[in-house]
Amino acid sequence: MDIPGLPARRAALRLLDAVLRRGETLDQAGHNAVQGVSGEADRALARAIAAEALRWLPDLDALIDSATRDPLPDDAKPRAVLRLMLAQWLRLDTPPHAVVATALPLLSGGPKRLAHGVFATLGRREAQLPTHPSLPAAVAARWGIRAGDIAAALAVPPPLDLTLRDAAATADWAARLGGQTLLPGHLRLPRGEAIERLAGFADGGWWVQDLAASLPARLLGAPRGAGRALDLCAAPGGKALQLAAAGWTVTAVDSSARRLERMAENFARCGLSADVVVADVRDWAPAGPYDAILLDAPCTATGTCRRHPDVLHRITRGQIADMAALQRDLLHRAAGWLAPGGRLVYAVCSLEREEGEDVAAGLGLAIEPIRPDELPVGIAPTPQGWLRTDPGMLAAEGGLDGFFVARWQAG
Ligand SMILES: C[S@@+](CC[C@H](N)C(=O)[O-])C[C@H]1O[C@@H](n2cnc3c(N)ncnc32)[C@H](O)[C@@H]1O
Repeated sequence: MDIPGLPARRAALRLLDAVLRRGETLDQAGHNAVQGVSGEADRALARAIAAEALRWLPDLDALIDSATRDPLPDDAKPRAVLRLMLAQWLRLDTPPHAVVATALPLLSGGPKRLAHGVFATLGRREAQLPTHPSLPAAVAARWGIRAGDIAAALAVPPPLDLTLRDAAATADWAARLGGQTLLPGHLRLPRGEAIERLAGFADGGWWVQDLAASLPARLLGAPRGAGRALDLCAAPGGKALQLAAAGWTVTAVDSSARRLERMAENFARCGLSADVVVADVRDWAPAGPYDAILLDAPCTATGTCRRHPDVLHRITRGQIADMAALQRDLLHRAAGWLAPGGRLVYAVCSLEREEGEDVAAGLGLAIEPIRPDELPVGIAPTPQGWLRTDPGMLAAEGGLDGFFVARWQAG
């Protein structure tokens, strides 16, 4: 018989291993890792322990190394268990005796005594974490001068952003739900609200969408008359919903039938519609041109690091290069499908220049510069007229995801 709480810690250990050794996302690993953990509260605990360990990994390792004579190998099980122990004690406020009771059964023999000794030493020293997480060195090098601000944003849970179906009703929704609005059609609530219980969820008055993620579709504007919009890589549909709500007749293409099912549920809830195509954009082409095209391309998603701290540890240079090659291919195909005068918006939720600025450069269409008045106060376009956001921006308001967005107009 397992002692209470042990299955959750065992699952957290499996999650950490899946991310750090196999390069899986926490979401991908989640399903298998929490098998055998009964109760949603314990499954959520397993995910929270693993996520906090990943968010603070270099700092937890520095503490562990400060209390061992010889550094433990990076992939040694006692190091993994100690990471989980420290994440619980220092981040989740789990009492040390409960941390010890539920972690040591994961080890046996010498490693068990070692982990106990290191944890006890750090306890006697009243070890603390810095005010914000340190980034892995390779990540800090990639993010350059923005790395410090992005790391500071990682210490704070991101807020809950809603996109409203009817932007004209923003004041009404703010009065009903509270929160802060940073653009018409946007509402920001503190995290922790149970989404399904909020007014307006069931009848589709809004959907959850980070403020930065809402900007690409906004930059296509509203159609003059009956406009046709093509949303490439559309599922699960946050941006397609925006386009439909703005009055576009939407064709939504995605290669994942499973993700398109989620999109269909979202459209049904919001009372909106789109033509849906299950296809790989690399070997699909539309029957005719479109007035507006949105390519929200697959990417490394490093801009979502606040919610998905696994991206701090599993994204390699090779993956970034592979993504950039795919994005370039998709973008150049999409550029050929614009009607005269039509607009093309390219977006990725990546903080990597190779997937953003480098892909957008040299497309051969006229850049339609993004204007400051199209963006939340405090966010400015780049000198090229592109948009680059990161989680360290709008810090006082709660931050926003990292995105790159560019816009062009066909002649
Ligand atoms: C960033 S997500 C899109 C998010 C979506 N636009 C939204 O706002 O909810 C990228 C999507 O690209 C899809 N995808 C990846 N490669 C693709 C390809 N070659 N052709 C079509 N869709 C692809 C994935 O299935 C995924 O749904």
